[in-house]
Formats: sequence, C-alpha cells, structure tokens
Amino acid sequence: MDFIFIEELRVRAWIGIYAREKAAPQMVELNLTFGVPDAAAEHDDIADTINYAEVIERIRSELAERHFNLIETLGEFVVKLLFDEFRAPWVKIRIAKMGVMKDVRRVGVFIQRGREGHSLPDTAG
Ligand SMILES: Nc1nc2c(c(=O)[nH]1)N=C([C@H](O)[C@@H](O)CO)CN2
Repeated sequence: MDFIFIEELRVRAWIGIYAREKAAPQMVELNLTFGVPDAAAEHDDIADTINYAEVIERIRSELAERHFNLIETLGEFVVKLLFDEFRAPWVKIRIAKMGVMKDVRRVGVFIQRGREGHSLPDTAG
C-alpha cells in the first residue's frame, strides 16, 4: 500500500462545546495520511487513486456546513468520509484546535484506523 499525506491543512470549522464556539467558526488544523492502491503508480492514472485535491475540497465543504461539539466527533466524521466516499483502506488523522487553551499551542484528537477488512500497517509514519 502507498500513502498520501496532507500536512497542516487549515479548515474553518464549527466546533466546540461553548456558546462562543457555536456562534462563530474557528480554524482547525488537520494532518492526514491515507492508504491508496499501488496500482495508481503502476498505471500513472488519477482514476486509480484517491485525488487529494478532492479530499481537501470535500472536508472543507462538509466542515463549513455542520457543527460538532467534540473534536473527537469531528475526527470520526472525517474518517468516515475517507472510508465511505473515497474508499480509503486505512486512515491516520490528527485534528487540532489552535490557541483555545492558555499556554497550549494545539489540542486535539488523533485517530488511526483501517476500514473494515483492512489491517493497520505499521509503516505509515
Ligand atoms: N475531550 C474533549 N474535551 C474538550 C473538548 C473536546 O472537543 N473534546 N472541547 C472543549 C472546548 O470546546 C474547548 O476546546 C474550548 O476551549 C473542552 N474540552
């Protein structure tokens, strides 16, 4: 399996448990790694892989539309999007809020999971 990574993607999201966080969106930072079939490199064809530009566009548009209380729920939503819509066999994501806690640069969630029937590789950095 090959892996695509997207680093330090900044997305405006409706996230948080407090009233002020429900009144306005805030920037979250995503780091994603997901598996793609080796066939993509063999055939040199975008149709054989997961188009990372489409992944970024879909995440942006979904997170613009809904509110999540918990960063955990937002993380699970993104994992499900990658599994269900893009058929990613394996996903690792890290999603962080920035500057929401005093003296903390980033706080967030980390999820690493294989789609049903796909095992977790230990080589995906
Ligand atoms: N486990 C979590 N704890 C907290 C979350 C969260 O999403 N998961 N969120 C908040 C607030 O929204 C916070 O980020 C605002 O400062 C607090 N704890």
